[in-house]
Amino acid sequence: MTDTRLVVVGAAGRMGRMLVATIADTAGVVLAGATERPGSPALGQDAGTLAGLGAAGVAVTDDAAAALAGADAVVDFSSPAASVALAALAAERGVAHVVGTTGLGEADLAALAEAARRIAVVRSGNMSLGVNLLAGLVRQAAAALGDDFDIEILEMHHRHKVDAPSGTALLLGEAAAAGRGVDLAQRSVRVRDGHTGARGAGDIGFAALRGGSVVGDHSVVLAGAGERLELAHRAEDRGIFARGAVRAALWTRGRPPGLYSMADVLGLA
Ligand SMILES: NC(=O)C1=CN([C@@H]2O[C@H](COP(=O)(O)OP(=O)(O)OC[C@H]3O[C@@H](n4cnc5c(N)ncnc54)[C@H](OP(=O)(O)O)[C@@H]3O)[C@@H](O)[C@H]2O)C=CC1
Ligand SMILES: O=C(O)C1=N[C@H](C(=O)O)C[C@H](O)C1
Repeated sequence: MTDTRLVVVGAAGRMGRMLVATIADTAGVVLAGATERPGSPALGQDAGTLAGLGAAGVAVTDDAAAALAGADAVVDFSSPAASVALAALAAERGVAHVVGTTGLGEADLAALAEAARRIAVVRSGNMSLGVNLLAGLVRQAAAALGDDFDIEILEMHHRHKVDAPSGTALLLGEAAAAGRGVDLAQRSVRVRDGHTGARGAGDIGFAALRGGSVVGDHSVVLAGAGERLELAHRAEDRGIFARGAVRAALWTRGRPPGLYSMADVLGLA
């Protein structure tokens, strides 16, 4: 089989640069394009040079349609608006879409689902192996312990992160809700401030901390009377997300249209 041709969206960003480096380091994939938003100072620069490698021979462009020509998959860690626009373009061009962007609203998710009628879309709030394994453990613990144990999800990220709770915290919340057989939207408490009253039985709480250079820390606390279980993941390097995303892109090759998760890619679903 020929090398899988990948386009990196947001190539000058923290994840974009890590993706370019990971693609250079992975057999069977090749960087076919790199995009940034119109007006970005990165436009015209070599994506490999931006990633701290030698020149890759791929200039960063704001012309996503041109970048997608001949590509097999586009790997996208950018912004909700950019991901939604790209999903429509990828669907039109028959290019698989791997979406790591978080902070997506309901309308954004609906737009991705629409694109997934025509192409393979893999979306996950966290592309690492560890977090996707953790989600299975959280689901199992929530099912085993039941409503007598209060579930709280804590996350901490670097000072530049713009969305909260993190995509990972929401993914873990979904896992907890699935374990309990409830709808997360009905049970989540995302903010507490002032005289909130006592905690509601069955609530799933979230707390978000921001500061420094933290790559991504997540803990799920299941607090019962007299004992507390804590399940945690600490990301030390963005390479774990980039490797997962490239693995997902390879997995889409020849895959029928549909909306997939990292659990599908990793065989954990
Ligand atoms: N699912 C997962 O495993 C992970 C998900 N993420 C998520 O990925 C996203 C990006 O994170 P991170 O790399 O830290 O953020 P950055 O802000 O460093 O990178 C995002 C990049 O996308 C660029 N961008 C914005 N609009 C467009 C556009 N229309 N076309 C092309 N590029 C565009 C930004 O440009 P500019 O800055 O000039 O606006 C920026 O360079 C976030 O939503 C984050 O939560 C992060 C890590 C892991
Ligand atoms: O913005 C980040 O950095 C990260 N975002 C993802 C999230 O929102 O969970 C994944 C990871 O934690 C890093």
